[in-house]
Amino acid sequence: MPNDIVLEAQSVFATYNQTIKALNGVSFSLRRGEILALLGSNGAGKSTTLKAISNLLPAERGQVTSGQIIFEGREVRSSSPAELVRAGLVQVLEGRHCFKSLSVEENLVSGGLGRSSLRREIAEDLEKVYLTFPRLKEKRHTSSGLTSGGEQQMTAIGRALMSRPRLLVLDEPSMGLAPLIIKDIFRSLKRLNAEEGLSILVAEQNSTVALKYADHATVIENGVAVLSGRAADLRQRDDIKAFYLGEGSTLAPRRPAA
Ligand SMILES: Nc1ncnc2c1ncn2[C@@H]1O[C@H](COP(=O)(O)OP(=O)(O)OP(=O)(O)O)[C@@H](O)[C@H]1O
Repeated sequence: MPNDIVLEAQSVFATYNQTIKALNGVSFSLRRGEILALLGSNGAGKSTTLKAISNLLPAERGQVTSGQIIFEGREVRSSSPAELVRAGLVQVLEGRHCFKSLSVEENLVSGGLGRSSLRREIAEDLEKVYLTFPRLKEKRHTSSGLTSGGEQQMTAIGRALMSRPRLLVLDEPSMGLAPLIIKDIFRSLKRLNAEEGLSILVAEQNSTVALKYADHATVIENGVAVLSGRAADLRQRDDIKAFYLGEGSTLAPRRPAA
């Protein structure tokens, strides 16, 4: 695997309950320091792909049946989800999971505990999260359950940042949020990417926003990657627009945009 590739999925097949085929040969690669968007409609296989990457499928009676997923040279199936987090592969699951009865700050701190018990390091990391999401500093003593959906999403991302990821994986961060909040979140992610070189993999149904901030994108349909290319090129493709506006039906596999 070339040195600048952080994550590579090679023809990944996966099933649930040994019968339901969810992935039928997903391939893509993510270069160090880039943002890659995984696009696809409901049920296309985006979440399954992300769970496979963090070795979370067995917890849902799912399994990768063939293919490989390599993160920084290691096959992810040979590590537990917790080991992958310690290795720098950190995922924010769909649905912004926060501990609702804990304060925003307690939620954030919980993300750093597996990595460091040094108060100074945790305090430094907290300040960085607050720089990224200033709203969270204002709400730091509020119970997460009493914050808005956008603030909960920021808390979930902030908690992931507390474990100092090298690859941040996000499942539908825009889900259920207002356009301005979505913009705010994606801008913050883009800044982290540009200033700290953080590699980001983001699954999204909202292709407009994802293609605006991503460098590259891969479209998944029925568990197969049908198209990959530069986000700037895919933004121009009429069939992508038609597909996501619900005017088209399927995307014919075509050669990647130049
Ligand atoms: N835990 C599960 N058990 C059984 N089948 C599942 C499970 N999770 C997903 N599936 C099935 O796997 C396929 C891919 O689903 P997946 O959730 O990966 O799609 P998705 O692109 O993330 O869609 P969404 O945006 O709706 O989450 C679908 O047919 C779905 O019904």
